Amino acid sequence: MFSTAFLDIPALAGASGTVRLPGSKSISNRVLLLAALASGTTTVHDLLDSDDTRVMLDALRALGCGIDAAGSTLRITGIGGQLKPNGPLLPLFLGNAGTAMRPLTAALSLLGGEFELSGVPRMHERPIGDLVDALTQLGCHIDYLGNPGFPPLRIRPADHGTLALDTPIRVRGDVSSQFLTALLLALPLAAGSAAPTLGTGVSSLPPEGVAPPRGGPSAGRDIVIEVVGELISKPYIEITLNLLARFGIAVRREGWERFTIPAGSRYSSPGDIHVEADASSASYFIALGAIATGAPGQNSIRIEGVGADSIQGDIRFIEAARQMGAQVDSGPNWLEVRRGAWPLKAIDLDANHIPDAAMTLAVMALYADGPSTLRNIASWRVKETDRIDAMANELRKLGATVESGPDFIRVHPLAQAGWLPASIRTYDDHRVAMCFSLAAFNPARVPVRILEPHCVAKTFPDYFETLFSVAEAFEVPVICIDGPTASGKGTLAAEVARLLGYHYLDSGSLYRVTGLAMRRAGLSADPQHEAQVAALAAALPLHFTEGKVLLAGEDVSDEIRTEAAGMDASRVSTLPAVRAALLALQQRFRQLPGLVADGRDMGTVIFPDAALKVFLTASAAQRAERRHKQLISKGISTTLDSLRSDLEARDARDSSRSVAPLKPAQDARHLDNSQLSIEQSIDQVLNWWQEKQPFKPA
Ligand SMILES: Nc1ncnc2c1ncn2[C@@H]1O[C@H](COP(=O)(O)OP(=O)(O)OP(=O)(O)O)[C@@H](O)[C@H]1O
Ligand SMILES: Nc1ccn([C@@H]2O[C@H](COP(=O)(O)O)[C@@H](O)[C@H]2O)c(=O)n1
Repeated sequence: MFSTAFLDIPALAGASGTVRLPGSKSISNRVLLLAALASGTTTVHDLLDSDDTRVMLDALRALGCGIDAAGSTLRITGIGGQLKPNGPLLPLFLGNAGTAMRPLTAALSLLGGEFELSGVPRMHERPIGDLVDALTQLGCHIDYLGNPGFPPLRIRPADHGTLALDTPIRVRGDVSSQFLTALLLALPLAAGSAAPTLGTGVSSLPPEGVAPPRGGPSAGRDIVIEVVGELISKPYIEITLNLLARFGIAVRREGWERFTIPAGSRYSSPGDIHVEADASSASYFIALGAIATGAPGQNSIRIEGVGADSIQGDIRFIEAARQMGAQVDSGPNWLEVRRGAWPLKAIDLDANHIPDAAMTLAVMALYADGPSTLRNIASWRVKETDRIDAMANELRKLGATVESGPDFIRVHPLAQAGWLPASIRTYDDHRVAMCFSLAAFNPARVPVRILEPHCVAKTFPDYFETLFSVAEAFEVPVICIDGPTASGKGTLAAEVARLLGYHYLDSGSLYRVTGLAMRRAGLSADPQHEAQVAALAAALPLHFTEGKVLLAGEDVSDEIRTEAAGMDASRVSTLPAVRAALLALQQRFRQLPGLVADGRDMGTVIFPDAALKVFLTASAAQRAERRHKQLISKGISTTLDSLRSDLEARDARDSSRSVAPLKPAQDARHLDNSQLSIEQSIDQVLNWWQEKQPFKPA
C-alpha cells in the first residue's frame, strides 16, 4: 500500500494482463457477522483484508468470538447468538465502516449487554437515525452520545419479554439500504427460539456463565419488516438475503416492501464459505479494459475472482460499461474486458442499483462522445463523503464541465486540449482515489496526483500496485543521484523514494554482489577473468527484500557493506563486460510509479533521459568522517586516515575508468551537502522535483 502524502501517476499509455481482486467488502463483513452469531466454526476463504474488515474483526473478538487467521483464510467460532452476561460496558471503535456500524448496532441491541459504538469523525456524520428508530420502536434501548440521528451510540440491554414483534417493524429504505440489511441480519436473534419467555438477557436464569437464548413471548413467531419509502440499492439487499440463506435463514420477500423472517429461524454455519472478489473493485478494471489498449495480441484486462453471475449487485456495472462501449466476456469467476467503441458512448443512466460502482462511470464519462448523466444517486451524499460534491469538484480540477443536483451528476467529456494536471483530493474516500486513477489515460498525457492514496485501505489496500502491474506508462519518471563514495547518495535516494512511493535502486549493491560472487568463485577483477565475472553478473541469483540483499537466498547485506567489498566492487566495475551485463538488470528497476536510482553512472549511462539528475558531493574529510561513524556504529573498527585514503582511491578509480566514469551528467543539479543535514538534502531534492511537476496546489 502507498502510505505517502500523495501518489503521482504518470500519463498511462495502455494496459493489459490479469488481475486478481480482493474479496468483497459487503460480503466479507456480512459473512463475519453471520459467522459470529452462528454456533460452531465457519471457515471463511478469500476474506477481504482491509480497514473495514479489520474493525469488524476487532469488534467480534471483543464480543468473544474465536478468530484464527491463516493467510486469506479465517476460522471464526461464533457465539451462537448468546453473549456472556453481565460483562462491563464494551466500547467498540468501528472506523468509517458502515457495513460494521449499522449491522452491529442492530445485533448488539438484541444480544443484551452494554456497548458504546463510535467511529472516525465522518462516521459521526453518517445517518443512522432510521435504523435506531426502527430498533427503538421494537423495544431496544439506544442513546445518541453526540448529535441525534448519528453515531456515537450507547446501547443498553433490551427486555426481550417486551419486544414489539407482533406488528411489522417499519424502517425507511430510501436513505441507506444498510438499515434494512442490519435488521435482516440481526432479527433472527429474536426469532430463533421457541422456548418460553425468559425475560431480559441479564435478569433471567440461564445456565451459569451463559446468557439465555434470545426469544421471549414472541418466540416461534414470524418477524415482519416493512420498508417505508422506495428501497434504494436493492442489490445489496439481495446479497444480504443470499448470505442469510447460506447461514440457514430463509427470509420471505414480498416485492421490496415486506420481508418475513420465519419463526424458529436460527443461524447455522455453512462450514466453509468463499468470499467473491469485490464487484465494485472490479469496476475500475472493467473501466480500464474499456479505456486502455494494450500491446498487440494482449488487448484485454482479465479479472479473476468474480464473474457475471456474481451475487453482488455492482456486477451490473458490466451492463453500464457495455452501454458505453466496453466488450466484456465472462465465465465462472472471471471477466475479460477490452476496448470496443472509442470514444466511449455517453450514457444517461438511473444508477440507483450500482451506487458505488457508478462513480467509476463518472470518470469514464470524460472519455465519452457527449455528456453522461447518472441519476437517482442521492445516496452518494451520505457515503464516506458527499460523493456528488467530491466527484464534481475533482472532475472540474481535471478541466471537465460538471453539473450536479441533489441526486444526479452530469459530466461532459474532455477534449485533448482541455485536460489539466490535477491534484485530486480524496476525502478519505477509497472510491474517489481509485476511480480518479483512470484519468491518467488522458490523451493530453498529463500526470494525475492522488492525495492521501492510503485511503484505498478501506477496501483495496493494494489497488495502485494492482493497477501498476497491468498498466504501461509513456515514460516512468526517474530521479538519479550520482556522486562519490560516502557522499550520502544511498541515504538520500532511499528517503526520497520512500516519500514519493517510488522504487529504489542501489546500483552499487549490484557491483558489490558481483565482487563477492567473483571472490567466492576464486576469480579476480583482471582482464583475463572479465568474461567469467561478466557471466556471473549476468546470472546473479539476486533478490532485494525488506531492505536485505539475498544472493541465492543467502542474506549478504552485511558482507557486501565492508570497505573491502567496496574495493572489490570498484575493481569489477572497471570491466566493460561487467557493466554491460548489469545494464539491463538496472533498467528493469524502472517501474511504475517511478524510480530513484543512486550510483556513479545513473544519469550519464543507465537513465540518460531521467527527469531529474543530482550530483551529490561532500568534502573528502566530511565523507571519511561520516563513513567512519557509520562503520563504528555497526561495530566495525577502522581509522579515519585509512578510510579517507581508501575512499580517495576508490573515487580516483571510479572517475578515471574508461567506461561510465564517475562524473556529473551535463544536465545534473549539483548538491554539495558538506554543510547540510540529511533532512536539508532531502528537502532540496524534493523541491527540485516538485518544481518539475505540473500540478497546481490542491
Ligand atoms: N547530509 C548528510 N549529513 C550528515 N551525514 C550524512 C549526510 N548524508 C549521509 N550521511 C551519512 O553518511 C553516511 C554515508 O551515507 P551513504 O551510505 O548514504 O553514502 P553513499 O554515498 O550511498 O555511500 P556509498 O558510495 O558507499 O554507497 C551514512 O551514515 C549517512 O547517514
Ligand atoms: N552505478 C554504479 C554504482 C557503483 N559502482 C561501483 O561500485 C562501487 C560500490 O558502490 P557503492 O555505491 O555501493 O559504494 C563503487 O565504488 C563503484 O566503483 C559503479 O561503478 N557504478
